[in-house]
Amino acid sequence: MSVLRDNVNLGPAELRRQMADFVTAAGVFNGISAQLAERGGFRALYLSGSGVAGAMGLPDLSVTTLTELAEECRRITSVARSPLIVDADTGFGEAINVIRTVRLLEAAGASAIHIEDQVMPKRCGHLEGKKVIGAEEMGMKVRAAVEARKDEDFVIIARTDARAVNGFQDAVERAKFYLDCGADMIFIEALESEEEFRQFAREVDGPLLANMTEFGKSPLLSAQELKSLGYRAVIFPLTAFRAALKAMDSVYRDLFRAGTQRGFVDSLMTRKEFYSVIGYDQYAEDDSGIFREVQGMQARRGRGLI
Ligand SMILES: C[C@](O)(C(=O)O)[C@H](CC(=O)O)C(=O)O
Ligand SMILES: [Mg+2]
Repeated sequence: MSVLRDNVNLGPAELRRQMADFVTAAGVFNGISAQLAERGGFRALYLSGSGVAGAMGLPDLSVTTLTELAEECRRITSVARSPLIVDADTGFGEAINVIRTVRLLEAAGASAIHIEDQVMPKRCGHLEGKKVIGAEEMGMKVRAAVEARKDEDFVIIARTDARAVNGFQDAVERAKFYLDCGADMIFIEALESEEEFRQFAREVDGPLLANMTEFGKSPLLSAQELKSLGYRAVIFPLTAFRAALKAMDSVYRDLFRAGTQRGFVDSLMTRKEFYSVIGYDQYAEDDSGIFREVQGMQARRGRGLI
């Protein structure tokens, strides 16, 4: 194993391969969380917009920039092999802006993006008070995204937030229209019951993605359940993020209170384990491999061989 040789993101072709069956994507928010998700068994990753903002201590209200998102995307895809689905919110503007959004995220190693039909500033799809743009305006964004991708395998996911705003039927109509406009997959946001998930899959004939975020409007269905309802993908956007927040919250409190970590060292990931997650030894091996190569070159030059 070499980081230099083997740590290559598999990209859109691998995501398409998984999409033919079912994609189970773990929500991640930086490089180390992506590596931990892969260690846990995941072979597809999801870069949550709320996670990106949250990790910066910011709300999920369109306050983070495309540059920041692309940077995070690049950081993840350069240390993880699994294809990454990226939450591009509203596409960072109108159709014309979506073109640049797709170019930058594709160049940053994303395998898919989703753009949504909310009015800016967008909010979490499971909160009250959302507004949606017209279907036609969103159709233009979808079309722009499709036209802008370089790799045909790059997956364009259209998200509709219309269920909570205009009702179930409008969400169905929009999904069909976004598929007509060229979307490869529909992200149906904030359905409210298992029955709605079933009904939506019956009415919309195309690849569907379900969002299993916690503390929202949707029931927490399993990957297996969603697959049997006819879905092609599931994301668990913030599960690990929320777990990390809870763990950090308690560790800071305990540490501050006790003034030492002696009482809970056993609950920490060891140096050895952490190094194994990030492939520390492989970096060191690559480095000494390069050193040996250069030493060899120098020796050959010394002997007049080169
Ligand atoms: C999927 C989502 O877009 C995200 O940014 O992760 C959020 C998740 C959340 O806020 O719970 C959303 O559903 O809007
Ligand atoms: Mg989001």
